[in-house]
Amino acid sequence: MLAAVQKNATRGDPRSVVKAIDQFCRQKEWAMNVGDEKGCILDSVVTEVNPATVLELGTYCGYSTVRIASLLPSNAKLITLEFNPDYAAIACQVIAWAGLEDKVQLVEGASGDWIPKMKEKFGIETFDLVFLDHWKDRYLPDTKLMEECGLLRKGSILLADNVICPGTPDYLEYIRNSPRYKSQYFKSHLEYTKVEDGLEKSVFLG
Ligand SMILES: O=C(NC/C=C/[C@H]1O[C@@H](Sc2ccncc2)[C@H](O)[C@@H]1O)c1cc([N+](=O)[O-])cc(O)c1O
Ligand SMILES: [Mg+2]
Repeated sequence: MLAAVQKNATRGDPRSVVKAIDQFCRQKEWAMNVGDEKGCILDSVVTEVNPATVLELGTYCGYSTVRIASLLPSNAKLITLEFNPDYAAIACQVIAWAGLEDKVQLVEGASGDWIPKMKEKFGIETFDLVFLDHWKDRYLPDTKLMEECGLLRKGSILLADNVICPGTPDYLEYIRNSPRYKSQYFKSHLEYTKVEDGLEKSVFLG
């Protein structure tokens, strides 16, 4: 995938990086990027929220990191957490090829360890937008952890990938029944397939 980006995308042009990855995943080898269809929904939410601070859980190869960072205002900050050092190394190069390294802080480690350190390590008060796309059984515990750490403010947006496939039943049940969130489901398809999947957008009500 990285070779495809370096071969087919233009340095400093995020859209060409996104296009190169989507082409690679459609023509050569499926990969678990959020993809072009759900990616358009992600883009519209990022544009609507126009966030100054963004947290991404699950960088993988940096596809959604590039999509999000390319839409951020100049002073905005995107922190992305990745557990697997091999993925982190690839993502770092993909983000650099897109010319977005100044907007992105890629942190290697587990969300559960880093979420409690966000304030002290990165001077973050609260996140305007959180994109959840990591281990599906971590969505709920990490959401509760963000609440406990005071990282969400009235109006913070959580956007969760794969709420249908592979599915995050405990997270959906919690977020849709909690009086502290207002949720909306964006029906779509699993990246590069015809299988149903979707994004759940939830506003924290404080
Ligand atoms: O499993 C999926 N995603 C898990 C993603 C996990 C990513 O996040 C970290 S884990 C971590 C842990 C803690 N903190 C940070 C990162 C992994 O190293 C990986 O980079 C998935 C699967 C399918 N699918 O069709 O099977 C489709 C998708 O869109 C998916 O996102
Ligand atoms: Mg996903």
